[in-house]
Amino acid sequence: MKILITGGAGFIGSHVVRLFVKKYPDYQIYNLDALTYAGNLENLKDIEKEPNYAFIKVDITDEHAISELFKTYKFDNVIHLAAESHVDRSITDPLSFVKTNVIGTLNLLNAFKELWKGDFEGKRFYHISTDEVYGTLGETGLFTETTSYDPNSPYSASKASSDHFVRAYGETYGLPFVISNCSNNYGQNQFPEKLIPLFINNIINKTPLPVYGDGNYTRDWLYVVDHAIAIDLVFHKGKNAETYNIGGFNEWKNIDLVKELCKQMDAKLGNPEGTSEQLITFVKDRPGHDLRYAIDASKINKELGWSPSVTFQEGLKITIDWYLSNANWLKSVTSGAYQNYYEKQYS
Ligand SMILES: Cc1cn([C@H]2C[C@H](O)[C@@H](COP(=O)(O)OP(=O)(O)O[C@H]3O[C@H](C)C(=O)[C@H](O)[C@H]3O)O2)c(=O)[nH]c1=O
Repeated sequence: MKILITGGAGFIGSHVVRLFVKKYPDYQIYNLDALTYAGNLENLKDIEKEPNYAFIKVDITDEHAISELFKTYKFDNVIHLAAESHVDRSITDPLSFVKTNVIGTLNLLNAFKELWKGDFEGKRFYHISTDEVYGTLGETGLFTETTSYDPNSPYSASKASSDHFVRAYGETYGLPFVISNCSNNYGQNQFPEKLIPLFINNIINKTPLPVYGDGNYTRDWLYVVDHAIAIDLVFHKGKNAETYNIGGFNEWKNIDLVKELCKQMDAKLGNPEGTSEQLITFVKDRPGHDLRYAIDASKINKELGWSPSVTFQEGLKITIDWYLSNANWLKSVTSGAYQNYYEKQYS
C-alpha cells in the first residue's frame, strides 16, 4: 500500500509518519512536506533510512507538481496533515492560510480524483482537522460530531472550508474520505509558537510568559502520540464519510495550565518554588479569542476503542524532559524564521 502523508515533517505529522513507518513495514510511506518554518526533517532523523520511507519536498499549493506526483507514484491513500496551523499568524496573514489549507487541500483532492477516476476500491482520503471548526463553547457543553460549524478565526475558517471541500468531493465524485477533528496537541517537536513549547522556551530563557487577556480561556489538551494512535485507528477502522472527534477529556484554563507548567519547570530546573510564575505577564488579548474548546470523544472511544494512553501529568513530564534535553533543536528552530507573535503583534 502506498500512503502519502502530507505535512509529515511538522509536529503532528512527524509523529504519524514515525508510527506508520515503524508499525507497517509492508506499507510504503511517502512524506510530502514544503519544509516551511514549522517543518523540520530533524524530527524524523531516527527513521529516515528505513526502506519503507521516502521524503518528497513539494508545496501542496503547487497544483502542477501535485498532479505530476500522483501520476508518478499512484498513491492508494492520503493522510492529509499539511496546514498552516497557528491562529495568531492567521490573524496577520489570512491569505496564506487560504492558499495552503483550502487551495492545497483542493489540489490534493483533484489529483486523487483524477488518478483513480471513480475506481476507488481500497482507496481513502483522510483529512486531519481541528475542533476549532466548531467555534467556541460557553462555560458548559462539549463539541460532538454533529455540532454545527461556526469558525471564528481565519485559521479555523480555512480548516472548516477544507473539511467542507472534502465532504463535497465525497458527495459529488464518490471520493472515499474520513475526517477527524482534534483538540489542542502538545508533545515533542512542537514549534515554540504554541502555548506549551513557547512557555517552556521562555522559562528556559527567563523571558516573560505572555498570557492573553485574563487567562480564563479553556483548551482540551491531548498528548501528540495519542493523537497519532487515534489517526492510525481512524485510518484503518473508521467508517467511510464519517467524522471522528479526538480529545483528551482534559480541560485546563490557560492560567492554571501555565501555573502547572511553571511548577513542573521549577522542579526540573532546581529553582525555588514560584520562580517561573514571576514571569507571567498578562498581555493584550488575541482578537476574536475563542473562550473554550472541549471535545466529546465518546464516538471514537465506543466505535474504535481509543482513549488517551497517558495522563496529562505524564505527557507534560515527557514533553518538558524532551525540550530540556533538546536545547539544540530549540535553538535551531528559534534562530531563523522564528517570530515571537506576541512581541510583534500584541505588545
Ligand atoms: C501562543 C499563546 C497562546 N495563548 C493562549 C491562546 C489560547 O487560548 C491558548 C492556546 O493557544 P495556542 O496558540 O497554543 O493554540 P490554539 O489557538 O488553541 O490552537 C491550537 O489548537 C487547535 C486545536 C488547532 O487546531 C491549532 O492548530 C492549534 O494551534 O493559549 C496565550 O495566552 N499566550 C500565548 O503566547
